[in-house]
Amino acid sequence: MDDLQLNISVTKKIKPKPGPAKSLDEYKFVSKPQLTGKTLARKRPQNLSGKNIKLDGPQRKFAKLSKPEKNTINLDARLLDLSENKGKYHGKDYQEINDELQIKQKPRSGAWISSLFKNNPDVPKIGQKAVKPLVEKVFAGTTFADLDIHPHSVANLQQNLSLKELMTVQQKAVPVILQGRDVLIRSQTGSGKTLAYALPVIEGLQAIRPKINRHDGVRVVVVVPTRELAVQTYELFVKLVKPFTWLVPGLLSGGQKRKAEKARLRKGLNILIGTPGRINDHLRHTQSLNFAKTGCLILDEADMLLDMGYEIDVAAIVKAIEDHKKAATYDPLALVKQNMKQNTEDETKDCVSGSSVSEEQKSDIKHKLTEVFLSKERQTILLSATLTKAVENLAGITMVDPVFVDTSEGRAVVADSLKYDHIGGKKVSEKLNEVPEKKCIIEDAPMVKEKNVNKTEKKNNKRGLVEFSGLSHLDLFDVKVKEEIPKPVPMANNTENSDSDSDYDYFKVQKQFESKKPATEVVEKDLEPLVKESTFQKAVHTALVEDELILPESVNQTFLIVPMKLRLVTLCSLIVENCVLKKKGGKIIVFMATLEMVDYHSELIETVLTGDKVKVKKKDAKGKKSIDKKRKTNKAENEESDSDSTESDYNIDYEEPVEGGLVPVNLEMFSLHGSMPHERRIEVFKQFRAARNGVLICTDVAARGLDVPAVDMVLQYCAPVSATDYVHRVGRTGRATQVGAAVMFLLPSEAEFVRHLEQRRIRLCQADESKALEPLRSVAPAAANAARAAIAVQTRLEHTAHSSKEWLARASRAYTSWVRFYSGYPREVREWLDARKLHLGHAAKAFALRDTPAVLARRVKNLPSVKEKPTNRLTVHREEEKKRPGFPRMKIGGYGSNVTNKQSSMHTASEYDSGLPPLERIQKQKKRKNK
Ligand SMILES: Nc1ncnc2c1ncn2[C@@H]1O[C@H](COP(=O)(O)OP(=O)(O)OP(=O)(O)O)[C@@H](O)[C@H]1O
Repeated sequence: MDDLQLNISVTKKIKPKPGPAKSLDEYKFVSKPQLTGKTLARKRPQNLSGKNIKLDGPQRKFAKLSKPEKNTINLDARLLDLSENKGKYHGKDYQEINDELQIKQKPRSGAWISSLFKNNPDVPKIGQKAVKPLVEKVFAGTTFADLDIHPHSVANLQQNLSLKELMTVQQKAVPVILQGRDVLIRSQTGSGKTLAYALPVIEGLQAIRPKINRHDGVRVVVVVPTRELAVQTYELFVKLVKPFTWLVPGLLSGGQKRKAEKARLRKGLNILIGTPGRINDHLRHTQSLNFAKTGCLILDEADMLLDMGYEIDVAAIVKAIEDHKKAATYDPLALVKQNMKQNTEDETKDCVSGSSVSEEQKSDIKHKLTEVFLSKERQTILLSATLTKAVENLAGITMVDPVFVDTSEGRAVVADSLKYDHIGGKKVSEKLNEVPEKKCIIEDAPMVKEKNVNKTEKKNNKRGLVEFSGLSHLDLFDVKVKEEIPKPVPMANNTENSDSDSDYDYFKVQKQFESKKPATEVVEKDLEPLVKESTFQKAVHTALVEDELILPESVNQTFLIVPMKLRLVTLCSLIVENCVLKKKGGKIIVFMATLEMVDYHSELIETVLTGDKVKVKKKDAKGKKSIDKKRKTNKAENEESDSDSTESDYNIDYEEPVEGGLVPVNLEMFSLHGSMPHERRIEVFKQFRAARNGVLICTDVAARGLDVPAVDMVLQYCAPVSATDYVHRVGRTGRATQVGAAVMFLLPSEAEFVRHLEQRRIRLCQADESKALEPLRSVAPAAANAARAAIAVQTRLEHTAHSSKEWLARASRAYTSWVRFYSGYPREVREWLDARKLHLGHAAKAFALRDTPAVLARRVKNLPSVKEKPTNRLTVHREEEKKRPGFPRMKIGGYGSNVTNKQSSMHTASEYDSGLPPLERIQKQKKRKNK
């Protein structure tokens, strides 16, 4: 490949003839049509002679890159020359070869050397381990008519949503939710979880008589982690309530005008869907928001809600519901009565629970859920495709007698916390895998403590629970067998730090503990008394301990090992292959690490591939002023360094971008990240959802819950921060059994990251990197092979990135943000994603930059800060707490975890900034230390 280090920028006629027509078909990978200015970055002195050469003929938009004219010295000819004269150049260094070519081929222009294929590390071949992925049966084989729901709902689903057959999670979860039970649901991505909770909740609400109206207060609260997911969920509720016009859903998703939202709340709504920060914000500022009548709390993507640092907001919402309900139940007369007359236990129970369901009403009620809505109780539903210890803790704290619904094959369970079992025999998982699914009636195990029985009975009575038919692993155990006892994982009130790092360590240790357990220990355990655990606890523990992840079977998962310098062109190649060369077009989601990367790459690729000039915001003109101002004030401190770096970095002449795009079709590019203005964010999401083809470049803000139809491919340009994130990213394709593809880019140094995923039962195979650049030949037909086409495309990308100060600033920012992000990967993946193994010079190439890392870092340092305040995180800030002393203070880490954990900081990093604390803060810290 080394023979491909070429000067490729001279591609023009020897004798330019006047007249516009002739240049039309000219091969478009030309150097700048006109050189202006003094120097180019890395331009060599002997190339300056060509600086006044002009190209004739108009530039063409979406120029067809057909074969060049015969009398032109084109890239191809020059490459050919080089390959034919390989021997001649043997022993000469790269610079000499280039010089010779420059001299030989006149006229010369400002040229630089593309070293795209030089010094790249070898691509390792990673053998595939025999991993048997965990699978899930998506469709249940029964219909919505089989559920005990209103016929209007069934008809509505069929007519307006074209849904007839039930998905497995819906089949299992709907009956349990209709019973008013608290439920923890784990099911793979795209398996219909939203409908699984929305349908029964509406069923429960519509049955309330007399009919409720919008002024009746918030009956259901749905909390989701992102605005897009909030909008999507709200839209589904709007569709589902069509037959029941008296039910009003409402959206509070942040980023919108608070005034409008306040007005909406004042007008009244029954189903509130929102992001935790914004709901909490209204709890503090909007009097009309009251949860006194809230009978159902749903936390979708529960693990992410806790991971993202929304934990305090979630805790505040739970507390607000409890407080509002308590306040509404407060009845001094009843209390006096209770104290004075010592009411019977039943009366007391009625008073405390505040049940307001009359006997007459009860007889009409079909589902227990409706009764819950009429009482002072609350149902809690937690959902996610992935479980964490923090979710288990949350379940322990917020739920009463919960049921666990897990739909993965081999262990599909509906595990009831009201049912107890001894832990005995083999590991729970082994048992579950051994025995096929079967229907069962759950019965209490005989050795349940007296106290537990009473509690269970009480709760049963309270809610009038009936046994539900479903699947449980309870009956898979022979309770009399007394064998090895897995170390129980504590449930509620766990004070352990639940951040992802500690979770991981915890599980790792636990796994090691189990695998290394000596035989003698088992014997010893035999002597211990039987430990009792509810089937719920057992099932959740099993799921957590085994720590395996489920992905849709319909997704073909591959990874592509790409040397750093080739990453950008390989990305372009995949986009061309999937969105341009396919007749039908295609839809791709590309995940990147930081918002700077998202902005820069989407604009760069759009400009180069489609020829649509993206107006890069001229922040830097303004910024320079602010730098100057700053410089004046800090003159004494920074005089020398500032002036040096800024001047030298900006004293270059920018290259004129080449007009016209490389692809003839209209390729739509979209970008999405957490710092975009709300309207734009929602608009992008809706546009991409409606688009037939296009590329969405985004941060992990789009990784959760988003349901975009017909996404052909998910491309992870930057490796995810955890295996869980991998699952959610991939889950954007292959939804509801659709076929999809997932590709993950890895550097040669990152290759072993695959092993980490395999440990979690994720099976990926290696894609052939030698063919990855092939599609680029279609946009550069004059190139003799894929590598040459790649060089040409890279040149074009670099031209654009160096075409103005704004472009260069963006590119440099994106680069540094990525470097910072990379060094912040969490501990559990740092072994494979190690910043010390990065070649920062090669990385610059992947950002179409030509400067050294030191120059780039200096440039970014002198750029004005563009750090925008996060717009979608109206979380409970400590300052706000101080300002509003009346509001109940939530203890940070109230659910047994530290809010500012590594995982959350990574999420925040990828969303809102570059991943490192602002420079000022570091300087302050240093100063403090020095003092
Ligand atoms: N019974 C059904 N039959 C066919 N399609 C369905 C059914 N139920 C839901 N869907 C569709 O499946 C897709 C995925 O649903 P949904 O977004 O609820 O999945 P999810 O499990 O919440 O995914 P994630 O974990 O990614 O949030 C949606 O497009 C939805 O319309």
